[in-house]
Amino acid sequence: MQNSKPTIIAITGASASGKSLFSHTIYKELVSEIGEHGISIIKEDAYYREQSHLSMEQRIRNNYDHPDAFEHSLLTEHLKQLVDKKPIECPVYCYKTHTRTTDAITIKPTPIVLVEGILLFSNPELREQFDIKVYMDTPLDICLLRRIERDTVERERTIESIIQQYITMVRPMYYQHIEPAKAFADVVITKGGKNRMAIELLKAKIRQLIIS
Ligand SMILES: Nc1ncnc2c1ncn2[C@@H]1O[C@H](COP(=O)(O)OP(=O)(O)O)[C@@H](O)[C@H]1O
Ligand SMILES: Nc1ccn([C@@H]2O[C@H](COP(=O)(O)O)[C@@H](O)[C@H]2O)c(=O)n1
Repeated sequence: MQNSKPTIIAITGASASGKSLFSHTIYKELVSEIGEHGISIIKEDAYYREQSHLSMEQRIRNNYDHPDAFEHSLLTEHLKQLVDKKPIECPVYCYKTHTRTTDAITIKPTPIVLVEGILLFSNPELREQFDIKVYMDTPLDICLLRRIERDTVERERTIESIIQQYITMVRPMYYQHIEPAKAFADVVITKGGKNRMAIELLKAKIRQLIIS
């Protein structure tokens, strides 16, 4: 596969549907077989817009579940660079300050690139970059319970703020922009980020791509 075009695999679905767990499990298990030069992983969240010019009140009020919250043009550009076998400087996002940090992570081109995020299929030019499109179809009530657990612990949010954001933005944007994008998926995965059969099937496909 050394001389062929890298394969870009998108994993999308609702917030807390298990995208991150699913893609990191595949990454971790394959990186031990094929090494870091074989596979890389990118989060769409890293491409949330830079907001250091806004006050904290303005940042908190922002709708992070609308496609405009992301700099999809930069993510598209970066994926094209990786396909051209050039390294990228991936931004680093902070959920506490609601903006990018001053750091960046260098990601070298690899034959397999996993990309995970909620709105990967919302932008036609970005969508075109993906060779395999996966949708995590986890029931929304389960996503909400997992989001509450995760965001109170990992993102330092209060229950009140999670509920308010969920009712006003997360849920409506899911029905407007995320759920309809399931139609673009090649593969739809049930049972969330621990679906072992789905993990093994995708790993098998990736191994086949690597040796072909
Ligand atoms: N099948 C599952 N069973 C139990 N917990 C899960 C499962 N899938 C995901 N989780 C947990 O739910 C939370 C949200 O999952 P995550 O992968 O971060 O979702 P996403 O990346 O889609 O926002 C995490 O704490 C994760 O460990
Ligand atoms: N400053 C921010 C940025 C994003 N969010 C929420 O994150 C969700 C997307 O990330 P997942 O890991 O859950 O897929 C999205 O639903 C945003 O509401 C946020 O709360 N604050």
